[in-house]
Amino acid sequence: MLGILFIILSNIGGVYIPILLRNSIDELKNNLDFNLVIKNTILVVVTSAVAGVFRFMIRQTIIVVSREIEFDLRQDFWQHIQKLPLRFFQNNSTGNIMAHATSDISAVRMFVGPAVMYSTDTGMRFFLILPIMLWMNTTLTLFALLPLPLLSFAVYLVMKKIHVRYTKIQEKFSDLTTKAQENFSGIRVVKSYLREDFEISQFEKESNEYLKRNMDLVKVRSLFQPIFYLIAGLSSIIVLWKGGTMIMNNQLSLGTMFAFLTYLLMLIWPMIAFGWVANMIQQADASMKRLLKIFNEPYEISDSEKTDFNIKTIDGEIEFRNVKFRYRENLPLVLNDISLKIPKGSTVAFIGNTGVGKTSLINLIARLYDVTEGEVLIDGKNVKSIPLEVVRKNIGLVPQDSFLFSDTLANNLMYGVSNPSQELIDFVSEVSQLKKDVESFPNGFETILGERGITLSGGQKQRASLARALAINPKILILDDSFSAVDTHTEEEILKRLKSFMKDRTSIIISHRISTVKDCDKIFVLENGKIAEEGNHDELIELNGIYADLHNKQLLEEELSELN
Ligand SMILES: Nc1ncnc2c1ncn2[C@@H]1O[C@H](COP(=O)(O)OP(=O)(O)OP(=O)(O)O)[C@@H](O)[C@H]1O
Repeated sequence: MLGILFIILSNIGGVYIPILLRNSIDELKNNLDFNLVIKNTILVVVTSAVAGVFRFMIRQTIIVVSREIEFDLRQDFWQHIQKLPLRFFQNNSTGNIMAHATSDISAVRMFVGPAVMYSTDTGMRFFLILPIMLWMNTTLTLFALLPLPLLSFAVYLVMKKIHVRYTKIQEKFSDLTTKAQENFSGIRVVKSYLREDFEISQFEKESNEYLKRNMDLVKVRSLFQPIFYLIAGLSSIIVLWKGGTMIMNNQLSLGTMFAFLTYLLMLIWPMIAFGWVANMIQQADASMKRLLKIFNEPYEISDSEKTDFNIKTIDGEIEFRNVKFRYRENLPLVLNDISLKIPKGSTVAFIGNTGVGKTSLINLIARLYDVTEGEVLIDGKNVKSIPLEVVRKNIGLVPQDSFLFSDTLANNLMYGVSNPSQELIDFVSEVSQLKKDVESFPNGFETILGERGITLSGGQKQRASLARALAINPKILILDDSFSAVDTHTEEEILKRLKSFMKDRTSIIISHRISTVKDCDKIFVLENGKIAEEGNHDELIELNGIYADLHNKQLLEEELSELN
């Protein structure tokens, strides 16, 4: 509001200057007095200075606010993104999300800042200049404004074209960022398969298309300025011709003609800005629509009216009741009628062929996904009725592909902990058998991992990931094939230590190795989305089914490797 007030004030000053010039010229024509020259010069300078100060204030208000709005929008976007379900990230590429977070937010900022500023300025100038011109000479004003309808039509046509082309550019920009991001993540595959040249040509293809789409926009955009200058030029010619004739016929003073031409000059920039602003509005509109699509994405998995906020913690008993689950409506069921019970404090395992649904099953406990049918219960209560924060705070999930941030090892281990301590770091790295490795790191626990530091081996990553889960002191620990990159000896050591740590807590282990799961209280064998066998190791061997078969195969493999 202040900015708009400053626009009005600065325009009042600016618009007054040609009136001063007109008066000076007309006065000086009749009476060439030096004092009059000085007086008018001072008046023009002072008016310009005042208008200039207000112009400075306009930027200090409107542009500053637009930056603050941009900040808010970016924060809102980030907060929203953080709460979106896993499903969203699996259906949208990182590049696409990045494009929204950068260029779309900038385009919206251009609207709330420069576009608001220039459109108000332009409107205000027209609003002030037009009555003055009409008051000075109605006929000449009407002649000067004759080309205006042409202008509106041209703007309308060009704006429509810009909108379509800009949307296409943004879409391609998303593709381009996705391509780059995927390439960086998969650089090891690219290099080992010697696909650099292929990747270069693929990127060139995308990049060329992006260039082409930009060129299409440039073509339309470059039409803008010539059109505006042409129309402005037309107006000036009309004023010169008509005004000149009127002066010759003594119907107009030289000062008024001069003021008219100055006003026309003052209107040229707003007219150009008008086109520019129209352009910005179109781009912001396209960008805001893209952003709104993300803002309207539902949280899906969040607390609801069913949530009982009196629940502050969990004990760790888990039950699946007739659970069916599919990833999307048109996809087949991954889990089909699963019913099972995991008593508090027990250690159970899930085993089965790859792709059988083990990860999908455990993801339902921490509500990374919600069931399609049936219910998952913790302590006898539907998991949906327990506050999401309580559920996740008490579940230590060690995912299949361990991920560590580019930060110190200590910060990575303490990621889920609100008050970290060296004792805790020592303790969890002892249990997860990471301590020995840390001794060889350049700065111990303060060693930076990732981009700016060292890269851990697969097994070290898995153990760091386990230590991070243990640090939150979970009631339920879920290990999703977490020892696949750890040798069997270290694995045994970890399991031994975990046993005392996990006393009274519930542990769920997913593994392909019989040696990992054989000591569990209960083992569930999954097949075709159902539980095919369940029992402890001895019972399952006795059953002589899938588990026993797997056991025999792995025994045979072991014997063969010993022979070798
Ligand atoms: N986000 C997803 N969207 C669609 N389908 C998925 C998704 N994640 C997994 N699937 C499919 O669900 C099935 C079960 O996958 P899941 O990861 O649960 O298997 P798994 O038993 O843990 O396998 P593995 O032992 O190889 O880790 C697979 O057929 C897989 O293709």
